[in-house]
Amino acid sequence: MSDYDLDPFARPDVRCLTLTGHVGFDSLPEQLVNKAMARGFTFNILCVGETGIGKTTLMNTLFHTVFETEEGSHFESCVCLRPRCYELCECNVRLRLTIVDSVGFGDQMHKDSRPIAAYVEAQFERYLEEELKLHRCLYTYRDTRIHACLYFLAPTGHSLKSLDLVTMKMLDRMVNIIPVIAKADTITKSELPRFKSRIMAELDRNGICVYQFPTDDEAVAEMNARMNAQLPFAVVGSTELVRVGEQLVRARRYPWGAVCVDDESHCDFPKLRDMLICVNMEDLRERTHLCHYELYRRCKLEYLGYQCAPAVLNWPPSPGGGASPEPAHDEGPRKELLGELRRKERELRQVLLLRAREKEQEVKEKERELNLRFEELKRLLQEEKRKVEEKRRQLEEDKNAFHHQRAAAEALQAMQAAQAQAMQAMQAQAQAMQPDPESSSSSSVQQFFPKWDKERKK
Ligand SMILES: Nc1nc2c(ncn2[C@@H]2O[C@H](COP(=O)(O)OP(=O)(O)OP(=O)(O)O)[C@@H](O)[C@H]2O)c(=O)[nH]1
Repeated sequence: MSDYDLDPFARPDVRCLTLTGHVGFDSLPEQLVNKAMARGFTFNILCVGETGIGKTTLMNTLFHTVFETEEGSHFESCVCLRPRCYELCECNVRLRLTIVDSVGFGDQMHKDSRPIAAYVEAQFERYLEEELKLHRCLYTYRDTRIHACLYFLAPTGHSLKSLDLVTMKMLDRMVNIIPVIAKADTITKSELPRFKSRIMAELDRNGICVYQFPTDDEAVAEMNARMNAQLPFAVVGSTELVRVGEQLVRARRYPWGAVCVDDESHCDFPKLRDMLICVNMEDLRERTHLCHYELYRRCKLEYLGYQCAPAVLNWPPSPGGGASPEPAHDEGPRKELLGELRRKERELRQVLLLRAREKEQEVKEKERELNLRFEELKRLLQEEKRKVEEKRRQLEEDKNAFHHQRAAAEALQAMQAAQAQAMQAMQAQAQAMQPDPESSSSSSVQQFFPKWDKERKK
């Protein structure tokens, strides 16, 4: 990179003029700030560390809030990356924060760090896909690329685990790794410097590059350099408010005292917060885009067959070499590669189209089956309804017949009763009319049938 890349105004063909009055472009930074404020900012943190090492607590402590999360289990079937998105606002600055947790990592069963690398890569791939689209919407695109990876080291006081070394080695070209010693209140103050230097030496020996706070900006160079020398930060997390003297402070309480998380003499948490959020957040975002993503993009495009022609690499022409805007490069290979890319894109589209059609067909088939089933059920229901109706009608008829029979039986009974009563009355009357056997019969016979009586006596 030449000096002119860093400062194009230093080129000899650029003339410096003195203004004779106010123009107004000094408001450009303000315009930028206003625009950025309206748009909001995105920051994505990946937390890597074994279950229960204090990731959630540290995130809560860092952002002074309580993020709702699920507690991880030691018995997950695999390592999975769980992103959670939050909207935060501080003094009108909106921050879209994503915290990605590596659930199940480092447990007895899972010594595999590939899912973590795959997740980081997938976010780059997503961004690249958006960039390569004909109609891209990068302005509204939700960037999910990881800007900082907080790597939680167990406070063993010994050397690093091989899993940590392998994982960090795998990730160091993909993300900005910031190693932290978790639960630093469980390690003594005298042990800590030795532990820190052992960790850094091991990282160095294994060629692992962790994020270095930048020292090219004069305003923060000195502070960043000092902080680089104190890596990895030994942090303690807590959101519990404890009364220490006159003040309520965030601390972890013990029978012999309290560890105040915001006190630099107790732990490195304030240093981590300042370095990660207050001073270097923008650098982390920038480095992610300009270094890690750029590397991924280059490798991916090279893999797809896209290569820079040598003449393109020489562009822009060297200073003093004329102001010709036309680069002297051969367009042939570029066109060829572009053609190849377009061909691949077309193929991919075809595959996607086919898959979409297959899926559509499957959905239609399912819909048809469901409709058939529905019709069948409807038919069965109607059949059942008809049967019930038939039974109800039959029952109604039986009921009516029964009522008729009962009424007839009652009438018959009444008639019989009346007849019996009449019979009784007649018998009673007959008895009442009967005389005593001799006199009465003859007198009555004489009275009523004199002739016949005469005859009978003869
Ligand atoms: N001593 C000590 N304990 C801590 C510290 N930070 C968290 N803890 C405790 O460690 C336990 C686990 O903390 P979490 O923050 O849930 O750990 P994690 O890594 O998020 O765990 P998972 O979400 O289940 O994977 C809790 O009981 C915390 O109170 C710390 O700095 N020091």
